[in-house]
Amino acid sequence: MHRNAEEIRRQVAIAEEQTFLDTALTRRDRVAANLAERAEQAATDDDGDLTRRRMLQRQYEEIRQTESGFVFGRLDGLDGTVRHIGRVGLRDEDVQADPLVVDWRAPAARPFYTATAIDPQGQARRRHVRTSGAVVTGVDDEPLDGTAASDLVGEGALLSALDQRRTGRMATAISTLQHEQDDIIRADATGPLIVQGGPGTGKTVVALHRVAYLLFTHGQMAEQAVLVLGPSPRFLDYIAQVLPALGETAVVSATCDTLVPGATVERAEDRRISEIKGRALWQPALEAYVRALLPPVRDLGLRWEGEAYVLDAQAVADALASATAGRSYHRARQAFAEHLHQLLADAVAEQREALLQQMEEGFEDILARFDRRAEPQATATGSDVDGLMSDEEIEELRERIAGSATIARFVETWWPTRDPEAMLRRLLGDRALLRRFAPALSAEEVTLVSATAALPWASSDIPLFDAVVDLLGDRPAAAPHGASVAERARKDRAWVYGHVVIDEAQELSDMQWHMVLRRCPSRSITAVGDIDQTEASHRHTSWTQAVQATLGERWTAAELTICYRTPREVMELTGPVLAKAGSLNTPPRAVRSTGITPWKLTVTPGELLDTATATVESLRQRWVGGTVGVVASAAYAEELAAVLDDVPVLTATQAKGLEWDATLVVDPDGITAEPRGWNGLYIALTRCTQELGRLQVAPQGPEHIEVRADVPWAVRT
Ligand SMILES: Nc1ncnc2c1ncn2[C@@H]1O[C@H](COP(=O)(O)OP(=O)(O)OP(=O)(O)O)[C@@H](O)[C@H]1O
Repeated sequence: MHRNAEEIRRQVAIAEEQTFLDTALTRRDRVAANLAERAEQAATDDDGDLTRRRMLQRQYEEIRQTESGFVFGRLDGLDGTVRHIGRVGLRDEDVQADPLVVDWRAPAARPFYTATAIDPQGQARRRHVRTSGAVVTGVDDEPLDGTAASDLVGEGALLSALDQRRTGRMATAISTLQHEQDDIIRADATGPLIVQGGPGTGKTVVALHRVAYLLFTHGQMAEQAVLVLGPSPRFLDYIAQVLPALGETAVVSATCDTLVPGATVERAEDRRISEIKGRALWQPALEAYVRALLPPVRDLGLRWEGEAYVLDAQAVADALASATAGRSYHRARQAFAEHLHQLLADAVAEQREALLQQMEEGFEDILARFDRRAEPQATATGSDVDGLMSDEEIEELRERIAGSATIARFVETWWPTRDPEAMLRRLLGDRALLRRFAPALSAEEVTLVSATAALPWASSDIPLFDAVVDLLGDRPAAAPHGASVAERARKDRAWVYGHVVIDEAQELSDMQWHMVLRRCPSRSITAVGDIDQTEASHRHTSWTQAVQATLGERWTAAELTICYRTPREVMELTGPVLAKAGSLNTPPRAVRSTGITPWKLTVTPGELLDTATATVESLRQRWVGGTVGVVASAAYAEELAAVLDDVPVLTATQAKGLEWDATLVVDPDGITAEPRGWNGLYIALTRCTQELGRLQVAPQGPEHIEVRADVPWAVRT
């Protein structure tokens, strides 16, 4: 009886939401058609405002992306008001009325993510609406009167989302964002925000939804674009559809290796050298090195129209000081050349004046000899001779000097154009220069670094190269007119972004941080990461250390504490691993339990490939419609990849940020033996959403295989 009443209530709620969704979709289609028409009109209107055109296009794209989950939530206020929450906001025909659908990023939607029984924020109930296309398939109601005992927001909807099979592509989470995530997504963006969170706590989710929130809230950011930095191309591919699905196009995604146009990583660097090259000392070293390339102060002798002129050292020093202040090498040269043109024009004018004065005096002497009665008039000098250059004439002369190829050649010889790659290679390859400009390096470190000077670029060279390019100040040609903001930003090395989001930020070296700051001088940065997953060659073990050299004390910390991905059964294994990794953090609290005990098999090296093949096949059958991933020690990764088709076989470093329904970790001991190996094992163990298997490789043979009846391949015959 009770169940029947409950079912009837549910059906009524579904019908009610279906009626609303029908109305909203009809209105959406009308708005989309109208936007398309206006955008098309604006595109053909040559005099139209470009910003407005882009805005219309963006709004249209955004509304077009809302095929699934257009409306996903509803808030019922204590005062009887009803608000529906959706992917984009939608106004009724009557623009004075309350919005038909509230955009999830709008302040009015906030209680949907943060209202609790303790702090209901004026709300009586939160409802999650599940849809499939245009059909409402279910509702989850959560009264905010204290009768629901969970600290999760919309627990039913969340757990059902988390239990979905993984497709290999990250999905949006706007309907189930949690309170602590929402706080970070909507946090102030005026300075650097660093978010620490264990594996699966939704750092990537938060980072990407924050981009969408910021672009929605701060219109000018869309004009400047947002940069999303991830750890690997595979990771960027994994997250690629999230922002477009949220309607965002003003976003450039890159890794630190692909950020600099024209520079490509072609080799792996020795870990020790990579650590040395990542140190903060290179920034001042490179600045001093490029400063030393500036021409020396001295008298400058020039020729103009057959006459010789000398600009004295003091005038040259003044011009140099004013030209170089705050400017890169090549820009300073440009500014100096302008000073030089003026100085030369003035010198020519002065010389001409002096010449005329001499001529006049000579003329007066001659006249005086003819007419002894005429006394020379001191006041008559100069004024009665037409020959002094007017301001206009001097300006015309300056322009001729500025356009002169001879003068340009002179400047080029005295202050030559420098190629950033050649300059960096020269520094890296010259021990004397290294000792002079990077005195903090030991003799051994100088030798190690200089041995790499002629090699193709490694990852740790890119930030050094970027710094030299920046200090020399070359700008690539502007992107073609009409290209999108993201396209223009991607091609322009000197682009300044409105905001930068860094995922797996714990991996960044000091020099990579500098590379980020150059692109975002406003320091509007969100960096998410897990210091316990650090594998990079730098030696930082806390966020304070990681950003000391670049951000100093001026950053805000936030934390994510709940693990959404990894089941409780797996997280329980990670305590000792974290301790071995030297972690100071509390592991995140897992919200899910799958009831599947992680299992372990021990094999000999000779058995490994066959067992791995059989195991992966079984996992694939168990997780039909989902994904399986293999994380192996570097010692076995290549061999395994050659025999395991259709499943990713990655090292712990490569698996960073990724997830699968089932993960097979091969040779965990081998992983721990790698540099920062306990951190690597922590990454490997926490990639699965459902099942974790481990294949231990024992050279002496498996004496104690754990036999499990429900895992057939674990039984040895
Ligand atoms: N609020 C949420 N609603 C639905 N799914 C969520 C939510 N938060 C996180 N998830 C899911 O949990 C999983 C882990 O999230 P995410 O990859 O963002 O974690 P992470 O902290 O970046 O992990 P790692 O440090 O391992 O890279 C993903 O599948 C993500 O979609």
